[in-house]
Amino acid sequence: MARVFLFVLDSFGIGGAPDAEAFGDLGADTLGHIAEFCAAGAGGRAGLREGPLQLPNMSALGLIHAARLATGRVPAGMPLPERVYGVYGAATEVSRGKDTPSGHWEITGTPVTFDWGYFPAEGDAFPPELVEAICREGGVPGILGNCHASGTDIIARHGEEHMRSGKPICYTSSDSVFQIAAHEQSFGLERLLEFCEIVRRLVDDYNIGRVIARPFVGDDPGNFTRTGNRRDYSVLPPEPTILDRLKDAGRTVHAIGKIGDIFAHQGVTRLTKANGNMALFDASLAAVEEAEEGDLVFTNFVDFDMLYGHRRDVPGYAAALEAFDARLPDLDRRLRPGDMVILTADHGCDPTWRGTDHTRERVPVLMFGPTLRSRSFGIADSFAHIGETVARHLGIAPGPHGRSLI
Ligand SMILES: O=P(O)(O)O[C@H]1O[C@H](CO)[C@@H](O)[C@H]1O
Ligand SMILES: [Mn+2]
Ligand SMILES: [Mn+2]
Repeated sequence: MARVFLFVLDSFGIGGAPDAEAFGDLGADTLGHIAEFCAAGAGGRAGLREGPLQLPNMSALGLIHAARLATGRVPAGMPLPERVYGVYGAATEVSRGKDTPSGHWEITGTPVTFDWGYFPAEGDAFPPELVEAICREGGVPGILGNCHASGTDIIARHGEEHMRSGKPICYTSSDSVFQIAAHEQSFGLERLLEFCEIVRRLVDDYNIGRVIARPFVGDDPGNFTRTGNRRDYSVLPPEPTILDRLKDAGRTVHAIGKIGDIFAHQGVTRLTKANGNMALFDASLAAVEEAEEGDLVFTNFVDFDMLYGHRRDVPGYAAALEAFDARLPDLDRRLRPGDMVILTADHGCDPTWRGTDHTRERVPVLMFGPTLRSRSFGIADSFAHIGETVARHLGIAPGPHGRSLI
């Protein structure tokens, strides 16, 4: 028997997606551009970090080699290690969206081959009949926002009016999302979550992937802050994922962080929430102690994306990568024979790119464990192969969309 620890570094792309141009993302490269900025002295911030990007542990697991496979280039200032200890490669997404559910579902063996609904970037984002239904059924006097926006900008812009008027701040992005920001005290957290459930039902007709509650606190634009009480209301994955397949086989599926929400809780048997990458890492280490043979521990590290990628914060992203990398030896020490760790990502979010949206990129796939022999599998032509690698390692029947990489 064996155990698998599947860690998604949310948005940690490595460039090179063959279809990037169709997304307006030709040349986007989250790792490559962070490394380039750091090597050029533009990735530092006083008191946070300085100098070239240093990821010695992920490099030893094949990260730099995977990046070279993805783009043909070695990230600036990051030496290629002489020895690699992991099974490594890059993976190309086949799903039609570059959003979080598409990426995660494909990683678990289920690519998204249909088109999501999206709201337009020009003019009002939401159709008037939808706004009218939301106000009527949700009992609010109107909405603010009604546009594509960055979540932190829009609460700075509309937060005070929201607190005065009771109108929730509704916005979207190039993803298939309806996001709702509201103040935890003046609007109320419970009320926001109930409101999101109403909106979830109403946007089903528009084929929208997620409604996201974005609660915040503070009393003026200078100190409005989003809290860890974010909640995502996703539609169900289109087919059973490896989570369902493992659950059906009687295994425990530990979902840590956003994973439960991303899968609309399908196939999840144990849920752990934690706020921030380091707390998520702590929770994952606790699961290493608890998980039994045959189990999957599945963690999403959201800070890379939410706090640094979308905010286009290169020093922040670099520091978060370095902090994550520094925790890997502790994880490695706790592994048992037969354990396999997989580090990967769901899409890119290049912090040097125009706008604030995700970027279409390939992702790294770094696999390691006490009994895994080092080698490269090259470029996998779907994230679904990752899920089938998990299935094979845990000894469950193969699925239809991929094949094991080891
Ligand atoms: O700018 P914020 O609110 O972080 O929004 C981002 O978060 C959403 C979900 O990941 C993305 O679609 C993007 O719009
Ligand atoms: Mn994501
Ligand atoms: Mn995101």
